[in-house]
Amino acid sequence: MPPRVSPLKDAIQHVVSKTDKTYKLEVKYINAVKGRGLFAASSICKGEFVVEYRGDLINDAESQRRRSLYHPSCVAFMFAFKWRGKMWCIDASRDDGSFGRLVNDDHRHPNCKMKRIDVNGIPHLCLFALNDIKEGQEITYDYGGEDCPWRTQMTTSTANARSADEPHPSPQSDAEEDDLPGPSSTLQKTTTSTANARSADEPHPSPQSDAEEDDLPGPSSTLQKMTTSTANARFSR
Ligand SMILES: C[S@@+](CC[C@H](N)C(=O)[O-])C[C@H]1O[C@@H](n2cnc3c(N)ncnc32)[C@H](O)[C@@H]1O
Repeated sequence: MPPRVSPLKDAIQHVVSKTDKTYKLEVKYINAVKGRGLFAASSICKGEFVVEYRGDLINDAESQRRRSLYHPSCVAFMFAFKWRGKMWCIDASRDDGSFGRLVNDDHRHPNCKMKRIDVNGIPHLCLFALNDIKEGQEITYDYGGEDCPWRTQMTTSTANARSADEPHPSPQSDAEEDDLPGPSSTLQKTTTSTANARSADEPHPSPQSDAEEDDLPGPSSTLQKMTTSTANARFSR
């Protein structure tokens, strides 16, 4: 078992090392509709960092270019989000063996939530557990938006199987959230309240305000910083 660290530090460590929690997550084939999914191989605690949605960080222009070229099955892996007033995208269409790209949508009872954390000025999308997750449970989050085709299909084919009074996910405050286009051109939710964190081996980075964050150089000039061991992270909730 790795040492217990805060969820944010845990996320930063996995972001920087580009690793997944292979000791507590496993990929399983579900069915022909859903394809594969990510499952808890051991219990996960509420609040815990689960997995990063890893892929290429690209700007909006490049995202549009790729969308026009890609097959829809690849577009489904493009997660668009707003950062520093502009649209960006994590393109996870290439199967690099990472786990985050395999997490499926559940808008009714998601057990994880996508949050943006900035590490050395670079945004990363990470899933954190909304509640305790038992061994064997599928890891899910709410992709957001209204147009996920499988939701419509479920509504028409299995609506009667679900009770009319089934609870909806708790309303999420617009004030605290960006509703962002995500995989499958649906709106994807990340969260935006902030906390500052530092990795164990870094002295004491000064807190960053939104204004300061907007003044930072863009990804093309700061991506190389990701190779350093220090992390100055903003935590979006
Ligand atoms: C980011 S991928 C998730 C991994 C995917 N299941 C796979 O095997 O590659 C998103 C795609 O998974 C499928 N998917 C995700 N959530 C689903 C759900 N709740 N029901 C059916 N299909 C789902 C859809 O095909 C969607 O375009």
